[in-house]
Amino acid sequence: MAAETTAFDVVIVGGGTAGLVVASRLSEDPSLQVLVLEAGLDLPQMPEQLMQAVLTPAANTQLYKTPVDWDLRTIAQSSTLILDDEKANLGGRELSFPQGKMLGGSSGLNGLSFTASAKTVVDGWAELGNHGWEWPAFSQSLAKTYTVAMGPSLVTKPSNNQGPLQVAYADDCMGNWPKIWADTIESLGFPGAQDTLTGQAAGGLMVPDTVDPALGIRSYAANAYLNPEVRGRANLTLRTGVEVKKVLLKKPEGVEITDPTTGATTTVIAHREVIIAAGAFGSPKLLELCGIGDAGRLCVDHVVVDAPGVGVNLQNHPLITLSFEVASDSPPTKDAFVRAALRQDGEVLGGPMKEYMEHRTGPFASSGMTSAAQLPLPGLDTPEGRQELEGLFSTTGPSPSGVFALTHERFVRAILSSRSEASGYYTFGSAYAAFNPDGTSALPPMDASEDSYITVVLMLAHPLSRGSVHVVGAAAEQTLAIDLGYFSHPLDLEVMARHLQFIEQGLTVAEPLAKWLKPNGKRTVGAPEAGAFKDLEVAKK
Ligand SMILES: Cc1cc2nc3c(=O)[nH]c(=O)nc-3n(C[C@H](O)[C@H](O)[C@H](O)COP(=O)(O)OP(=O)(O)OC[C@H]3O[C@@H](n4cnc5c(N)ncnc54)[C@H](O)[C@@H]3O)c2cc1C
Repeated sequence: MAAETTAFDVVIVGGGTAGLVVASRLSEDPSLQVLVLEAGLDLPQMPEQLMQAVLTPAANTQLYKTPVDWDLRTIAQSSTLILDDEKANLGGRELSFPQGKMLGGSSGLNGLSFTASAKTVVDGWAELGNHGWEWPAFSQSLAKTYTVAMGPSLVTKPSNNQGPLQVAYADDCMGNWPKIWADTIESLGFPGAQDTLTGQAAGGLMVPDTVDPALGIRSYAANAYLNPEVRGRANLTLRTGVEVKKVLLKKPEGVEITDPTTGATTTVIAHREVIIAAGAFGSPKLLELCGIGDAGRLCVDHVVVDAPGVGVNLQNHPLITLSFEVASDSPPTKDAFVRAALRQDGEVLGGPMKEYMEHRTGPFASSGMTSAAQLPLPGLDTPEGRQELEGLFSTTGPSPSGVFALTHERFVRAILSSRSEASGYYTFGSAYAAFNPDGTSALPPMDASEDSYITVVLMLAHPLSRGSVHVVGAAAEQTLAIDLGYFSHPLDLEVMARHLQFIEQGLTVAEPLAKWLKPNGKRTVGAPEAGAFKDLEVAKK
């Protein structure tokens, strides 16, 4: 049977965050026929429960390991950094790695935090060779993406922003715990609660969610950039449930798709462009499957374009959580809500659910992460600390090869030695949160005591370590080998350990946070005992 052939001007592979922005903008031109091919499903095609989990802001972590998650996994993370402790360097663990598989991509399952990078970071991107990405141009483009639909007076200054993404500050973003956090950051000498969208430098942040407050639902690429007007365009075609495995590189260019139910093959010709927007893992995978990649890695007769950059320089922010039990007279935390949600306890959840349905407020209506801080490397504020860090900065790792890597390393080192720029990104939440060794979310302690906690999530803002993502194996059994390479640069571990030490030795002993923490209270299950991080070597493990 002859394969069917269809034709469009532009074929976009991947209907995720980037793919749908491009689809929406290109289809403004009625003379262009645009096709989006997405492996996952659109919201109305999902079972009701899954659809509700995508839309309900507090349910984001329930989406992991469901059909809307590619549910990726890294290879064993041993890394090249040699430490004489098997627990260091992730000890050979394989990490679970969620990625969105739906129309909307990862914007449909992410943590909903709407944060913009600091001005210095954006200018750093431009210096890496991305001319036109300097802060003035970036901030203008950023303003076109969102509308602040709800927020406190601190951040909802009148603006002309009419971008499609709806952004809202949670109703409790100025509540007891966010205020304690902001006041604590201020007592440490930084601004307490800056607006995250203004190019801010080091200090505390108020973080909005990508939520449409009128409906109380997640605002993401599939409902913001594909609003009913855009979906109704005659020149825009959306095909879901189609994973593209072959890009046709010889004329006529296009892609080949196979219907998963009938097995029928269709050739889609792209008169103008094929745009690959399949995400950080899906895009290099597809390129390598088509023979575009490092000739030394790909099977020789399969190489179509020798492009050594494909699949290398993979970078991600390693993160760690530390929870602290709070005093019995502290403001209420969200632990009771979190535990009730895990137990599906209708009695406890009834009130918040009623509030959510009637007013679109309460714990169901937000991600729960409203407060953050970006902080410089601890120690820079004292002469002794600076002296110690000078020695640290001479730490070298794998030699950066090429202009890009050299410029990037110079940029990261400049950030690390600056007292006004941040190397650690801290998120604060008033509930227990932790990870299992394989990177999946850990359950809070569900013992009879039902203690209450706050959690600080620490993320390395500017890792130097680099990993890779490559297709491996023979044709019939090809898999994706994801190596995040966390801590393969020794400076990353030093920086992360110092920030972790600061959480225990600086942040949580500063007022007013310190007074609300239970003396000798419980901490994250399995964490070293209180005071142990005084020893940096403990923090490194
Ligand atoms: C768990 C998690 C939490 C996050 N939290 C936040 C947060 O709170 N704030 C924030 O700003 N960012 C967050 N992010 C990051 C942010 O969501 C991503 O950076 C962004 O969505 C990436 O956009 P993208 O277009 O590159 O990829 P994606 O949005 O992932 O889109 C790629 C799309 O391509 C599709 N695809 C892949 N391969 C194929 C193929 N062969 N054929 C057809 N379709 C294909 C996928 O199904 C997917 O829909 C988070 C990410 C994750 C995974």
